[in-house]
This record gives sequence, C-alpha cells and structure tokens, in this order.
Amino acid sequence: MDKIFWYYCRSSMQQLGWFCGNLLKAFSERAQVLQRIVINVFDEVKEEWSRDNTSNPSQVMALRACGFIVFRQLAQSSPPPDNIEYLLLQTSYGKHHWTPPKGHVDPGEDDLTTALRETQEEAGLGEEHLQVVDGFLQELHYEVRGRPKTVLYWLAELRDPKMAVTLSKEHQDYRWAKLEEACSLAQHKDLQDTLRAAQQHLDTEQGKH
Ligand SMILES: Nc1nc2c(ncn2[C@@H]2O[C@H](COP(=O)(O)OP(=O)(O)OP(=O)(O)OP(=O)(O)OC[C@H]3O[C@@H](n4cnc5c(=O)[nH]c(N)nc54)[C@H](O)[C@@H]3O)[C@@H](O)[C@H]2O)c(=O)[nH]1
Repeated sequence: MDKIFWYYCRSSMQQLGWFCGNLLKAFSERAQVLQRIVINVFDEVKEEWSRDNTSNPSQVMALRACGFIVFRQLAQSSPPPDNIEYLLLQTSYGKHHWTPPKGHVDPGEDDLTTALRETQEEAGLGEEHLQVVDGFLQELHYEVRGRPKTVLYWLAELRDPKMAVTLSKEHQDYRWAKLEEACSLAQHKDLQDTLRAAQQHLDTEQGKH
C-alpha cells in the first residue's frame, strides 16, 4: 500500500513539475517577445525624435553673421566700373578662405550694428570711413560644419580710397580686387553672385546720374 501511494505521489509530483516547467517556459518566451516589442517601439521613437531634432536643418538654430562688401573707386584709373575694387580678407585659420569683413551677431545686437562692428574690428574701417549704399542687402544661406548659417551683406564705399586697412589676428592678408579677381578669391558661388549683384547695383546707380 505504502509503495503504491508513494509511486502515485512521485508521479503526480513529476507531472506537476513538468506542468510548472512548461508554464514557466511559455511565460518566459512570451516575456521575451513582449520585451522585444517594447525595445523596438522605444528604438523607433528614439530614432524619430533624433531625426526631428538633429537632421532637420530647420529645427537647428542657424548661425547668423553680418558684414559689408566694401569697395573703393580709384580716381586716376579707368572709368567705372573698371575702377571699382572690392575688399576681401583672408582668414588666418582653417582653410584660409577669403570673405568680405563680417562676423557673428552678438546676443541682443542688431544686424547692421554687427556689420559695422565687424568691419571696424576686422579691417579697421569705421562707420565714419564708409558711405553705405542705399537699396542693397544680400542674404546668403549655407552650412558650416552641418549647421545652417545666414549671412547678410550690406554695400559700402570707402570714402577715402587711399585709407589703409588694418587687420586683426583673425586675418592674415587682404586684397583690393576688381570683380573677376574678387570672384576667383571668393570661390563660393553664392558669394560670387553677391559680388556680381553689388557691381550690377553700382552700374545701375551710376547709370541714373
Ligand atoms: N582655429 C580656427 N578657428 C576658427 C575656425 N573657424 C572659425 N574660427 C573662429 O571663429 C572666429 C570667426 O568669428 P567671426 O569673425 O565672428 O565669424 P565669421 O566671419 O562668420 O567667420 P567664420 O570663419 O567662422 O565663418 P565663414 O567665413 O562663414 O566660414 C565658414 C566656412 O564657410 C565657408 N564660407 C565662407 N563664406 C562663404 C560663402 O559666402 N558661401 C559659402 N557657401 N560658404 C562660405 C568657408 O569656406 C568656411 O569653410 C575666428 O576668430 C576663429 O576664432 C577654424 O576653422 N579654425
């Protein structure tokens, strides 16, 4: 009797163990599936969020810089427009690129104040030395190290064409260049177009007088 009882007890325990084992296995498989679903949803949300916040240029705050296309007219030279020369500065850092005087807008500063301040700092030419030309303002948009940048250029004539340019540490050289040479130094198409637009504007203005 004892033997039969213990036999049934043992086999019932074995069946119960088998049942519990299978139940746990099924549960852990389901738990794993559930875990995988949660991870996938989390990854998709994370990817969507980072796409929206980093890859979309409109969501990234654009850099803003302002400056002047400064030109001078040589009196004892050929007639306009061949007597017009544009000022370009060559950076002392990076790839030593050439641009007109310009720089980043400080917090709270208005654009024209930035353009005047940067022209003073980078070329030693103050507001009193410049005659700002009416009706010319160009806006350029390009990317610098993956960040959108907006640059505004006004146009101004150097009142005294013989006045010396004084560079800051940011630049290693400067050039007074006629349109074609200025465009070849400028390299970037948008800046070349801006220089050509300046020349066109001056031609039109001179045609009126
Ligand atoms: N050591 C070091 N330091 C740097 C460097 N970089 C900056 N610093 C420091 O920043 C201070 C300057 O501060 P500000 O004066 O206030 O600013 P910005 O006047 O705005 O001057 P940036 O040079 O920052 O900006 P971009 O001229 O815009 O050149 C950036 C990139 O854009 C290309 N690029 C230029 N123009 C055009 C265009 O018209 N069209 C197109 N499509 N592309 C154009 C160009 O080829 C270049 O690859 C310096 O004191 C340094 O401390 C660098 O590489 N190494």
